[in-house]
This record gives sequence, C-alpha cells and structure tokens, in this order.
Amino acid sequence: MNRHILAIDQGTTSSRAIVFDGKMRAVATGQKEFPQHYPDSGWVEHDPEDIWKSVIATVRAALRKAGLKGGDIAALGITNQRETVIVWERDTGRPIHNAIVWQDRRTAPLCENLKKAGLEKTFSQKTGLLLDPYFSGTKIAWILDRVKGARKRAEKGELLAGTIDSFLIWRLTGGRSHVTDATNASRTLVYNIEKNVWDDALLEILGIPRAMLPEVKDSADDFGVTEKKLFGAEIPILGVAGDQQAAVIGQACFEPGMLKATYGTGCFAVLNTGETLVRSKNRLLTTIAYRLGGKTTYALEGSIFVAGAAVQWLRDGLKVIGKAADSGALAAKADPTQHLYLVPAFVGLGAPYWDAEARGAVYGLTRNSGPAEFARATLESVAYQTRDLLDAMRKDWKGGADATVLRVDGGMVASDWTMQCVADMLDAPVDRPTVLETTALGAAWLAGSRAGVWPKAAQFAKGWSLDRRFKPQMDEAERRRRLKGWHDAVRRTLS
Ligand SMILES: Nc1ncnc2c1ncn2[C@@H]1O[C@H](COP(=O)(O)OP(=O)(O)O)[C@@H](O)[C@H]1O
Ligand SMILES: O=P(O)(O)OC[C@H](O)CO
Repeated sequence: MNRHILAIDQGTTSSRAIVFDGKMRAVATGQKEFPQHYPDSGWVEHDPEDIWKSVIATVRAALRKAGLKGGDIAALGITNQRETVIVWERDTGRPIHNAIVWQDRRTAPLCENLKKAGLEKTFSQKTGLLLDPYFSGTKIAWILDRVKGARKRAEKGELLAGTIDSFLIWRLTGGRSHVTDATNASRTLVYNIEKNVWDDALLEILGIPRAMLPEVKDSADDFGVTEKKLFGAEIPILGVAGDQQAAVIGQACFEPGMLKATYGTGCFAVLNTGETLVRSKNRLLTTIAYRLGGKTTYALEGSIFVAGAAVQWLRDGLKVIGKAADSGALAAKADPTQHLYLVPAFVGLGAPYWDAEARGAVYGLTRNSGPAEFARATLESVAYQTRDLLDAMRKDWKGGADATVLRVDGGMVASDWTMQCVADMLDAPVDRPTVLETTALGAAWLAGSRAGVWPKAAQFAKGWSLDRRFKPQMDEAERRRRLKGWHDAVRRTLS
C-alpha cells in the first residue's frame, strides 16, 4: 500500500514541498524563495504567479529527490501563510491584483473608520479577531474598491477570492474546486467561528459578495484531486490548514492547555482551548485550531509580527552579522552592564498591543553601545514579546491545564541563546522537538490520517520527541528588572 504523503508549505518568504514516508519521516525537500514587493510604505505584495511557479517547482524537486512519481503519493496536505489574499477570474484563473500579504498595512484607515463606526465589537464577537489590517476581509474589500469594475464583476460571479490554500487548490484541480478549511476561514474577518459559516452581515459591511468565497471544509476532508498533467498522476488533496494551526497539529498539541510558539518571520503562540471558545479580555485572538469530523477545536493566539525578521534586519540592514546563525554568538559578547531595549515595531505591533501606527525604537544607548548590544537587544525582544503573550494567555485561560510548557519550532529555534532567553523571561520550560518541520508534518498528518495510511491523533502524538528542554536560569529580581525596562520601552513606543 502506498504510504508516502506530500506536504506543501507555502510560506511568506518561500515555498517548500516535503515528502514523508509511511513512518512519518521527511525523506526529501524542495524549497524556493520568491520575491517580496513593497510598492508603498507599509505595503507588502506577492505575485501569485511566483507563488504558483515556486509550488510546482518545489513539488517536482521533492518528488525527484525522493525518487518517486506522483502516482506513489497517497495524499497531499497543504499549509500556507495565513490571511494573505488573492482575487482571481473564475474563467481563466488569472489574478486581478497581486496577493496582498498578511503584513500589509494599507487597510489601516478602513479599519479605523470601522472602529469609529463602533463596529469592532460586532467583528470580534463573531470572528474572534480585531479590526486590524492583518486579516483578509479588509484586503479583499480594498481590491474590490480599487481595481476598476471589480465589485460589479464579483457580483456577477466572474471573480473568486481566497487565501493562498484556496488559490492553489483552484489551480491544482484545474478550476474544479473552490474550497478552503475552517482554520484559514477563521482568519478572514468575515467567518463566524461559533456558527461555522460565512457571516452575511459582515460581508455586507465590507461589500464582499458571498458568491466569491470558497466552500469551508474540515481540515481533513476531500478538497479535490490534482490534475494529472501536473505531477503525472491525480493526487487527492486531503488536508489543509493555516501554517500556525498546522504547527499546533505537528507539535501534537491536541489537549486543551497545550501550547506552541513558531518562530519564523514573526512569532505565533497558539494555546489549544479544546471545545471552549474563550473570548480574550487581554487582546489575544480567538481562532479555530482545527476542525475534524465536524468538531471544532478552538485556540487562543498571540501574533507577533517581527521575530526572525529582526534578525534579518541585523544581517541586511545593520550588517552586523553575516548570517542569521551568527546572531547568538554576537549577543553573547554584549556588555552585561548595558541595558539596551529594542522594540521591533517595524510594521506596527501585534498582540497584545495592536498598534498599526507604532514604529521601531531603541532605548538605553550609550557611547559604548555596539553590534553585540544590538544583537542582544534584538534576540531579547523576541523573548519579551513571548512573555507578553503568555501573560495574556495565563489571564485568559482558566481551563485547568497549566499552559506553562512551551513547545517551540520555526527557523529561529536553531538559536540556543534565544531559546534560553525565552525560558528565562517566561520562567517556564521551553521544549524543542527533534522534528522542526512541524508545520509541514501537521499538514501531512491531516492528509495521511484522512487517507487512512497514517495513525490517528493519539498514536501520532506518541511520536513527538524532545531534542532539548531549556530550563529557566535567571533569578527573579533580574527578570523583573528587565521586564520593567521592556514595558517602559513599549509604553514610550506606542503611537
Ligand atoms: N540560528 C538562528 N538564529 C536566529 N535566527 C535565525 C536562525 N536561523 C534562522 N533564523 C531566523 O528565522 C527565520 C526563518 O525561519 P522560517 O521558519 O524559515 O521562517 P518563515 O517560514 O517565516 O519564512 C528568519 O527570519 C531568520 O532570520
Ligand atoms: O509564513 P510564515 O511562517 O511567516 O507565517 C505567517 C503567518 O501565517 C501569518 O499569520
């Protein structure tokens, strides 16, 4: 029996395709970066054709490296950068505008107007989100407003909208499936997470015709089959989830109270709250962790926009390191008597502050501050922000389980220095697993379990194994002093 599973991980800066064998081991990977476009201040776009080409190329590369053909793959799982949206023509599959990326701030004025009209509560009550440009709904509205004739065409049913998973599935199936899963839908600002339906009232407020939107399925479901001409055989698409939710699955955080944080471009901490839809009183998001067998599992999420991106800034902007992996060693050389704080609000601040207009700042500079102190302040900012998220979660979560052990993944967790700093700031253990491709693994598990070739959740969870546990080593007085310095710096940075 065919047990290989293919996962596509379509991320913000690159696309990856990974082939897993029947024992859930990654056996071959294809990866391709694609260009980022910044047409205006605070705007971030991707060319959908770049995304499409990179996905096809990486799948073919992964199959080639694995020595397999499309027909050897039992099922395909897709995970994707969330919130990023595309509007395309039903007839041709051609986008009418570049993808507007999750980091893009162009709809901040629209969000402000909606807030002034007193609508934030309506949106957050139904969607679990906040009126921030981060989410898809206002981005779709922007495209319909700005591309000539778009709204009329959408009303006539000529245009379709969707997150990256939807767009890829439309193309992969040759225009036969316009679908998404509940986790991706839960990031759009127009999906009612309690009733599990697109919300007509919210669609009306944003002027988005219902007919543009995909059918919303479980995260493990029948999403269609790929066209034979693409990979030599029809491959069933059986799993879909937004990348942060796929990481929750890949980290086997299936029990309420289990918590993971993924450190890539940004950092996203997600706490499984089970069947309970917890409404945050501390500016966290309520979101869908996964929907399986028609049953919705909810989560609380804290989203930080800049984590690894600040390390890229050390490398490409300040040019104080040659590669990201050098950041820890440089930080370790910093003068311990200097107290520098970097607030990396390069694109505003996410949870729990939600300030779209704030911009980055550094505090505590002296004549002796140099590259090492900047590197330390940059890595520490990731730990301070994680602490802010966990403080908010601990206040919101009364579910019983501790929510104190943090499972981590993403490119930045390669940095031992940073992970130790996170453990010190949280005053809680930080667990790094042996498998770091948790996002792709989560998507593969959705597809593999649906196909019946991979084990069910409980058995899959037993396969999670620890690489290293980082235990807090800092004394309480020192932690308090530093956190106070961080909060002073944030207060002075808010717009
Ligand atoms: N050893 C390291 N130390 C610190 N940061 C790192 C290290 N390795 C990678 N990073 C950071 O991790 C990020 C890449 O992680 P990845 O999970 O691939 O991100 P994404 O999926 O968002 O593209 C980059 O921003 C990079 O700066
Ligand atoms: O592509 P990543 O890993 O940067 O993740 C982006 C998130 O899904 C944004 O919400």
